[in-house]
Amino acid sequence: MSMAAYAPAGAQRSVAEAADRAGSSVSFDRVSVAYRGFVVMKPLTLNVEAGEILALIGPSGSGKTTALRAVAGFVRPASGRILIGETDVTDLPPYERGLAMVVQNYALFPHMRVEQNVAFGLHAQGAPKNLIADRVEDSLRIVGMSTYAKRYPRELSGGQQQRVAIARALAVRPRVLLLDEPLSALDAQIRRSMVEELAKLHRTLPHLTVLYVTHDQSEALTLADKIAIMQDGMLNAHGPTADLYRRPPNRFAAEFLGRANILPVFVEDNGSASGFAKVQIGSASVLAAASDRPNGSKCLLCVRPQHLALQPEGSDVNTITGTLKDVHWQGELTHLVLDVADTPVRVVVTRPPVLPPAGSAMKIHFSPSDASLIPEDAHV
Ligand SMILES: Nc1ncnc2c1ncn2[C@@H]1O[C@H](COP(=O)(O)OP(=O)(O)OP(=O)(O)O)[C@@H](O)[C@H]1O
Repeated sequence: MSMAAYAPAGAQRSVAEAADRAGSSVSFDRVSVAYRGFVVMKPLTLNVEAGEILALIGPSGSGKTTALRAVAGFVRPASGRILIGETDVTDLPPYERGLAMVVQNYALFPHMRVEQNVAFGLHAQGAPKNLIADRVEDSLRIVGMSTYAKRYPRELSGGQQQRVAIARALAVRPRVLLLDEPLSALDAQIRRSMVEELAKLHRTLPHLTVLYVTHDQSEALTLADKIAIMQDGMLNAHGPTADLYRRPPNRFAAEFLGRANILPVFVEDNGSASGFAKVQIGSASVLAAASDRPNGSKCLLCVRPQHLALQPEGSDVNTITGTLKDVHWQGELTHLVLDVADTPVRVVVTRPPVLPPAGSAMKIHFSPSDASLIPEDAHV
């Protein structure tokens, strides 16, 4: 099934009338899922606020789609409850949950014109003709497809078909929109522009709660208010997008959200008094964001490649020294790989100066607020 939640004709608790936006939060309360007795999602507790875009990210098989299917009502939790707004929907069928779902392969009805596709769910609900016409027009306008109303899906590009699939989902006025890798069948360039369009769409519909499953961290970073990272059927990390990116709680989260330099350090002072921790990397002492790592312990310092900069001559503020190993020019960006106390460190710069030969010592620095301390082990 490509899109969930078309209420059958006559369904009284109609999806389309679920206009109480305060009721569009989604709560997982210790929800676990098992397939044939095998637990694939361990008890998950997670709240998605009304109007929020939550990206669920994680490696293949980590349980992202399972979490979404549990909300949609396609899979019954082995334990726990799911709430949409104040309503416990755990035992409700999909069409009574007030949501719509869009998956990767659009799955428009090939024999129907765009406008008929978009109207499909409303017809199924037995909505009056004039309401259907208004909703179809409105939904197609929101996704920028008004001029394609009379076309058949085969006459549209992949990106256009996916926009129609989204319009079809929006036409039933869901409280919650579930998107399962909606862009992954599209090529990279269209994907980038569709991500921006989805962000725009959410600005048009700020009350719509969106759960967005992707394995693409850049889509998640661009779109989501908050990110939940799944690992092996468990929630590894959850938080506001920028916070999670700048201050990941563990190595897995740090590396899943983008490139990260992870350096073993010794905590001289965790900064509980000053706000900045003081740590030792090799023989250098540098500052990072304060942390609850105990003084005298070992841990890891995490800093993104673009937050490292080449130290200007004569300055020594928050500096570490490394040996230049490699330079990779990538057009817009240049990646420098250094060895710092036996750990490879990547520095990304837009305009590299004239660089010394490989093997030369180079000084790099970072702002303490761009560096965080994380535990040595992989989990929180
Ligand atoms: N219908 C099913 N029957 C049995 N096992 C299933 C079923 N659907 C999923 N699984 C298993 O549940 C686990 C989680 O799958 P899920 O599809 O939620 O992962 P995912 O994070 O969405 O992965 P992907 O990014 O590859 O889509 C996997 O180990 C998968 O093999």
